[in-house]
Amino acid sequence: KGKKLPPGPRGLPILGSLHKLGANPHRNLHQLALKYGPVMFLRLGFMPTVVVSSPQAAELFLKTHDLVFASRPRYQAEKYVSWGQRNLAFAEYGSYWRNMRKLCTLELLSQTKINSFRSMREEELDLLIKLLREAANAGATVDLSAKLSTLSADMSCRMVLGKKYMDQDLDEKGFKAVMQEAMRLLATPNMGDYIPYIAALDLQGITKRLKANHKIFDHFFDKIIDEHMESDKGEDKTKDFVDVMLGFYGTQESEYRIERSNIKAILTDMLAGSMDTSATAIEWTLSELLKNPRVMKKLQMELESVVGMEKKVEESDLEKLEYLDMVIKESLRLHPVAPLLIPHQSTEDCMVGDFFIPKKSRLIVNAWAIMRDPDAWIEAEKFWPERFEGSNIDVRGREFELIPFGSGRRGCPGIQLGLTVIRHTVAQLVHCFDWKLPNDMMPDELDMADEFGLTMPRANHLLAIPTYRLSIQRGY
Ligand code: HEM
Repeated sequence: KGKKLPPGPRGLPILGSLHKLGANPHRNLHQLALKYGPVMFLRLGFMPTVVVSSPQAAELFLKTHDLVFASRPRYQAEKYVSWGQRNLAFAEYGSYWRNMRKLCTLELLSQTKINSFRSMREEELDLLIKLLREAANAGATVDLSAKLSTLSADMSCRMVLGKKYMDQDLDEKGFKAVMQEAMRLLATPNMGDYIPYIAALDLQGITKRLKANHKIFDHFFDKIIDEHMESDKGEDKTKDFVDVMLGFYGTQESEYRIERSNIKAILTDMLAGSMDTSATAIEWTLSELLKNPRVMKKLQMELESVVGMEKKVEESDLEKLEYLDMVIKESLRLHPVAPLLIPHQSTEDCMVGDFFIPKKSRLIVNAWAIMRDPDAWIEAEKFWPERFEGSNIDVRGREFELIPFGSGRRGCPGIQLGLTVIRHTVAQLVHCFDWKLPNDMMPDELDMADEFGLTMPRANHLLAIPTYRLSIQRGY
């Protein structure tokens, strides 16, 4: 009594407001927020849910009350994708999550560790440039979306597992198909998560398919772990993530013993965290550059003056490329890889401003809506990197109008790695090639439809024709 919930739609019996979410939940929730406000309360099935849609509201939940909202809701899928909540991304807030987060931040995603994979990343990027040069010589159209997805998968596999995995390497369906199936299953809303009474019936067959997918991965990771245990570790070999995690095998990380299942769960986090995210961000940045030739030209001029036409871009050049930084910020603003972040959950009853938020409420932060909020951004829908000129706003979650990596305790721990890969790949592709759209398509005709999922890539692949533009004679 006297405790006021935030405003929101009443919803139907049992379903609540689930029926209001279609193929584009970020847009559906934004529409509802326009009616009910930036802090909105609704039921999704039986799950009490708060949806936050303005920078000020995001700050209240992700900074002022961060500790209360730092947990994650339970999912039917967790038994299979996170070996029973042993990963980081879905773990409940508590000492296990804290220990694993510390381990990942210090041992896997530190600046030193990221730097140790620099030459590997350069090798993979060089392979892509070589392929694109061949296409340029032949005047061929390139499926950039597909190429970027392969680049990102290859970089991730080498960093996490120690080598690239080809299609025949995981089950007869192939590595990418099995991985994509896992991502698709995770992205499909499972009614059992919202209406627990029907979970056991598995009406959509999702749990059954997850189980089958899990079996393949479990076997695959066992094989990789065995191979790593048997292999001879030369002192000068760069340790991949399996090597690092095996260093903790059987040890007590504070009160937790690191077993195979913990290692498999963390490896899954690292693969899922690094594969599609960077590829999606690069795909969108290149799309915006193709749509905005003025910005493309200005970025090429920056590269020409900082790097020069006789050299390819090195990772060490990146910090000097200020316009590149603005271009990528602007692209992440308009096309967040994770438009609703990952849902959080509250651990206790809490008053946020005047509103009462009950314990175990889900928190959805609509980063997509926040980063297009017309009260926070001038001409919010326009791709205009110059808006960041002379501003301190960065993407690390300190300013709540720009939160593509989230913010606070649950903010992305892979931000440095993600940004390095995005910056270097965009810079190299734009420095080495001029790009045009196929079939004499004009820049403003390029469609920018997105497809909501675990990440939010383009709905249609980005196709473009490269022309080589550097004056390096050999190598590139
Ligand atoms: C373009 C690149 C990336 C973007 C845009 C991105 C974005 C995000 C977002 C929005 C979240 C959720 C934050 C929240 O719930 O509040 C997240 C969490 C996470 N990300 Fe990333 N990410 C990227 C790259 C990476 C990379 C390279 C890795 C690791 C190799 C990674 C690993 C993770 C993990 C483990 C979590 C869960 C953290 C936790 O629950 O404590 N991400 N990321």
